[in-house]
Amino acid sequence: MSLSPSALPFDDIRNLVRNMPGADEAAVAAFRERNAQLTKPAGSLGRMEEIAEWLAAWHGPVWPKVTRPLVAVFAANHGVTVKGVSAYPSSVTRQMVENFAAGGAAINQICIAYDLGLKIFDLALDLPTPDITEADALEEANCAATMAFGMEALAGGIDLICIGEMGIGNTTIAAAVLNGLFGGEAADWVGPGTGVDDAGLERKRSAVAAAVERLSGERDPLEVLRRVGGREIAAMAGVILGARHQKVPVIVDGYVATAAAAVLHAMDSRALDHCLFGHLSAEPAHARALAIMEKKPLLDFGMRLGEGTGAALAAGIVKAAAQLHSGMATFEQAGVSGKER
Ligand SMILES: Cc1cc2ncn([C@H]3O[C@H](COP(=O)(O)O)[C@@H](O)[C@H]3O)c2cc1C
Ligand SMILES: O=C(O)c1cccnc1
Repeated sequence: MSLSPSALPFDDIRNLVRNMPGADEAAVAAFRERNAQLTKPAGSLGRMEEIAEWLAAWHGPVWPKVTRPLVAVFAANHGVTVKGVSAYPSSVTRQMVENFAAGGAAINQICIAYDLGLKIFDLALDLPTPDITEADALEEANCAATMAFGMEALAGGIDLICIGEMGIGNTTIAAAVLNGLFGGEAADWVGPGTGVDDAGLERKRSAVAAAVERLSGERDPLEVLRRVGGREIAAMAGVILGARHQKVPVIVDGYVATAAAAVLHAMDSRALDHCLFGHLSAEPAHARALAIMEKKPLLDFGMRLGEGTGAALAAGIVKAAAQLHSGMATFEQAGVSGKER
């Protein structure tokens, strides 16, 4: 993507959305032909077969393979935390980034268990974006540049990417973005996040209502992102869009990552066809967002952490789906008799 100084930066993003490649139909046809010959009753691997077909559709080769999976975690800070919207202080964002580097966080363990790469992107943690109840989070050029920066996560031949985040206060940011994009009341979109009490929940509701009020009905998805979003949400939206162009299948994590995906969905409902939603977060409004976008999450384990943990767990299943399809013998190869009636 070129960010020429004369063009409006959001125009570059809009062009990328307008020119999204579709699924690889030839790869899907080849996938189906081979899948029909594998040593199992037709359809007996259920959703695993759908997942393998999805991989074939979005990264092309006849036999879906996952050789370089990555979890990308985008970290940012948010001025809205002054409104008391999180159970934890903002300083935890940086402390957790250090914990990721030291290998002590939850996401590190899932990456070890499933052999996934992990990269952490620190998005100006010293410069929290302004409190969205009072001012826009980002300037247009900055928002577009952060989206472009997110695409950096795809460097180095990654062939499956899990999208995660770390940012104290960002369930409030995600709620504001989703409320701005999809409407409804602030209360429809707020939940406990890290575990706020009832008074904290009320502060979150007021903050989201005030932020959305400031939008004065603006529904342009990139404007919603810029005005009531944050850096990690912008970077996650950018990497999801970049992945589409680079033919890298995406696994989206929970509520916060879904808010980033929703920005693209609101621009074009086909924009998430290369994405799988790893899990249903226990954050209550995640189900609402997924229902609006007609997406069916893979796992439902009552998790509500973020960091890409739900996406990374799902990546283990996706890796297994790819291995099943590429590794199984055909009836002919194995000398197993086919169906009689
Ligand atoms: C120790 C710790 C580790 C985390 N890892 C992810 N989050 C998650 O919680 C935050 C969002 O919740 P809220 O909007 O309530 O602040 C994000 O950083 C998210 O990634 C964490 C939160 C904490 C406290
Ligand atoms: O589902 C999520 O993304 C989530 C839920 C709670 C806290 N942080 C993230």
